[in-house]
Amino acid sequence: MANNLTFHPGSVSASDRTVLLKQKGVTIWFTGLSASGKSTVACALEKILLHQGKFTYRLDGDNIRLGLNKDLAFDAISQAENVRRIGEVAKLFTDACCITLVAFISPFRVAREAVRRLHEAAGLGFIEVFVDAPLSVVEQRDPKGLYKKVHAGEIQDFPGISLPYEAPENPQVHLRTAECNVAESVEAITEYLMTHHYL
Ligand SMILES: Nc1ncnc2c1ncn2[C@@H]1O[C@H](COP(=O)(O)OS(=O)(=O)O)[C@@H](OP(=O)(O)O)[C@H]1O
Ligand SMILES: Nc1ncnc2c1ncn2[C@@H]1O[C@H](COP(=O)(O)OP(=O)(O)O)[C@@H](O)[C@H]1O
Repeated sequence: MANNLTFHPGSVSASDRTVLLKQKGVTIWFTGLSASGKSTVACALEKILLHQGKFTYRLDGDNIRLGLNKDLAFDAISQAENVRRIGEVAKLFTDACCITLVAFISPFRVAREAVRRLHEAAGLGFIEVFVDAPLSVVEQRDPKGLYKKVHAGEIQDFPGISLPYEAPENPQVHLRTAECNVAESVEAITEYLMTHHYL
């Protein structure tokens, strides 16, 4: 086999796959309050990576909450299960050498840390990106009118208001989206990826 690859019967190792596809997978996990900018930044990053010819895919509410996890509600137990399942899916994408962009509120530290351990146990990269904006700012943005509904009592179990949002203590990348624009946020992440040899 070319490229110094050693194929063992029955399976392809993660390192062989990385060499063949010329790309190391990594999960980039965006966490933050609703309207903090997770989807906006993840979409912008996805476009840049695709233009660089990278294999990337974004997991967010549209393709997970409406499909795989459509049986889940928003109470604390469901939000933790949501994150557990997304973590398993992200691990598979990343094992397949994808730069996997994951954008969910994911409010509980222990659930996010479990996903990190899941990746690390499999020798896979996991980058936590804290998309940080004060409650006063996200309530002002309110692009989907959700905060308005929360205050009107139409939505319960909302992280940051009626459920805790547990901010990361040691995120690999900390974006303050009330102070920096989308391009600056994307640059901070790509710089981290380059420094750590993912790009
Ligand atoms: N009660 C309640 N709590 C939280 N979120 C709610 C709720 N009701 C609806 N939504 C909408 O669902 C999106 C959050 O889903 P997530 O899967 O990201 O949340 S979580 O990780 O399970 O906490 C969230 O998306 P974003 O605003 O993009 O973060 C909301 O649009
Ligand atoms: N610096 C910024 N970074 C990201 N989004 C921003 C920024 N400034 C304003 N916004 C706006 O805030 C909103 C964030 O919404 P969204 O990306 O859907 O958040 P989330 O996915 O965290 O719920 C969008 O309307 C976006 O245009």
